Amino acid sequence: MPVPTQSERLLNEGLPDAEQAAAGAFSGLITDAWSRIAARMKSEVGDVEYRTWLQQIVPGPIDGDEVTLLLPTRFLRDWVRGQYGDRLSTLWNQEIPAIRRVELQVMRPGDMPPAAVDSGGPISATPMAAAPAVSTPSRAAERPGDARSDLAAPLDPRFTFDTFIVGKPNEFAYACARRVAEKPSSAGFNPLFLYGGVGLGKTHLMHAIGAELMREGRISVAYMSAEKFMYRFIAAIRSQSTVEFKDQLRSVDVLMIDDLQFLIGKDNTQEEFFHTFNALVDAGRQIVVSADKSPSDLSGLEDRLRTRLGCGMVADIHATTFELRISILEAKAAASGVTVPAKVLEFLAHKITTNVRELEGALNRLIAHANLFGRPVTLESTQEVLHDILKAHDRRVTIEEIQRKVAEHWNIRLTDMSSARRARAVARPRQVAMYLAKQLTSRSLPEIGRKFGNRDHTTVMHAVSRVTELMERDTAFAEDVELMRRMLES
Ligand SMILES: Nc1ncnc2c1ncn2[C@@H]1O[C@H](COP(=O)(O)OP(=O)(O)OP(=O)(O)O)[C@@H](O)[C@H]1O
Repeated sequence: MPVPTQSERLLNEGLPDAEQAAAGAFSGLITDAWSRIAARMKSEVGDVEYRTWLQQIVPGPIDGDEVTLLLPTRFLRDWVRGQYGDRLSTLWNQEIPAIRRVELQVMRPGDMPPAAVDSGGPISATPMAAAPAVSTPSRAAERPGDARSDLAAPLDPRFTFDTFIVGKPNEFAYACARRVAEKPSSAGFNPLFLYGGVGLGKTHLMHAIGAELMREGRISVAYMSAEKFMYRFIAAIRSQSTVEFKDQLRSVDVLMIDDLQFLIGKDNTQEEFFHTFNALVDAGRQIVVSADKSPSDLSGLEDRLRTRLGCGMVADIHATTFELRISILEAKAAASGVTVPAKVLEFLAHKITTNVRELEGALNRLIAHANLFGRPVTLESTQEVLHDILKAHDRRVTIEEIQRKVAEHWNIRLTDMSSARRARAVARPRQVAMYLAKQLTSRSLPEIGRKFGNRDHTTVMHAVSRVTELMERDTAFAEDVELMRRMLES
C-alpha cells in the first residue's frame, strides 16, 4: 500500500472526506445558510427593519471560525455591527457550528456573492477568493518585507481590558493577562495558558492582550484559532509555501492560539505547532494559548506538548457568579445608552447562567428592540422579547428538589412535606413548597398534590393563593420566598 505523503496526511487530517468532497459545494452551503439566517432575521426584526438594514448584506468568505458579511456602505456596516452583530454571530453559529464570529466589512468593487465564485479548496474555498491566508511565494515576492502582515491579528476592538469586567471567577486570569500585556515573555508567564468553559472570556482576554501590545506598534502579534492555524498550515502545504508559513510564524513577537482543544487528534498539526512553540519560546517570544480544559486534562494532546503548555502560567476562568453576571450586564447596559431597570438585569442574571456570550446576546436583543421601537425596557417586555431564549434556559427544577431546599431553609424534616402535621411551623413551609412547585415546574395541581402526601389539588390551589396573599402583605416573607426561588433557579 502506498504511504501517504506528508501533504496527503495533513489534508486528510484536516479535512474529513466528506468535507473535501463538499469543498466545491462550499459556496452553496454559505448561500443556503445565509438564506435561512436572513429569513430568521426578517421574522425577528420585521419587514421594514429588515429591508432598511439587512437586505443588502452579501455573505463573503469563511476563514477559520469567521464569516465575513459585506455591506455597501460604512454607515450600514456600523449600524448592522452595533445592532445585529451578535445576533448574526449566534445564528451563523447555529447554522455552521465552526463559525464563532461575524466580520462585517464594506464591499469593495469586485466583491461577488458566493454563488458566483469558484471555490478552490479548503482555505481558498472562501467564496470571495480573498487574499490567501498564507502568502504564496509570488505574493510574498510582490510584498517583500511584510511577511508578518498576513498574521496580523484581526482583533475585535470591543475586546479590551477596559471592557472586561473582573470578578472572583476571572480575577486571576485577568491579572495574568494584564501582566503578559505589560511585560511579555517574563519568566513564569510563558506560555500563558488560559482555560475555562465556553463563552467565559478567554478570547476577550487574548484580544485585550493583543490590543494592548500592538498599541505601541513595536510588537508584532499573531492571533488565530487553532482551527485557522491548521487550515493555514494545510494551505501552505498545498501551495508549497510551508517555509514561508513557518518563517512568518517564527518571526512574530507574540503568538496567540485560541481554542487549542481543536488540535486534539490532529497529530501532524500538533507537531507543527509544537515546533513553532519551541522555536518561539527559545527565541524569547511570548505564547498565549486558550483551551476549554487545563493542559493536564487535554487528553489527546501529545504528552510533550501538554508538558510544555503547562510549564508557564496556567490560569482558569471559572463559571460566572450571579454578582459577576450583574456587573457585566450593568456595564454593557450603561455602554449601550439604553436604560435597563435593575430588576430586568437581575432577572437576566438569574435566568441565563450558562455563559457570558448568551447573556450578552439576550441583553443586546433587548437593547435593539428598545431602540427600534422606542419603548422602555420592562420586565414584561423582556419576557416577551426573549421568550425563546428564556424558554431554552428554563431550568428543570424537580418537586423533590424544591421540597428539600424549602425543608432545609425552614428547618423542618423532609418527611413533613408529605406528613399530615398541621402545625403552622410545618404547614407554612409545605405551602411555600407547593407554591414554588406550581411556579417553577410544569406539573399540574393534582400531580403536585400527589407528591405532597397524596393531597387533593384543591389543597395545592389553596396553598398557592395563601402564599401569594402573604407575600403581598409581608415583605420579609416575600423576600424569603424569592430567595428560595433564586436558589432553585440558579
Ligand atoms: N468578564 C467579562 N466582561 C465583559 N465581557 C465578557 C466577560 N467575559 C466574557 N465576556 C463577553 O462574552 C462574550 C464571549 O466571550 P469570549 O468569546 O471571550 O469567550 P470564550 O471563553 O473565548 O469562549 P469560547 O470557548 O466559545 O471560545 C464576548 O462578547 C465577551 O466580550
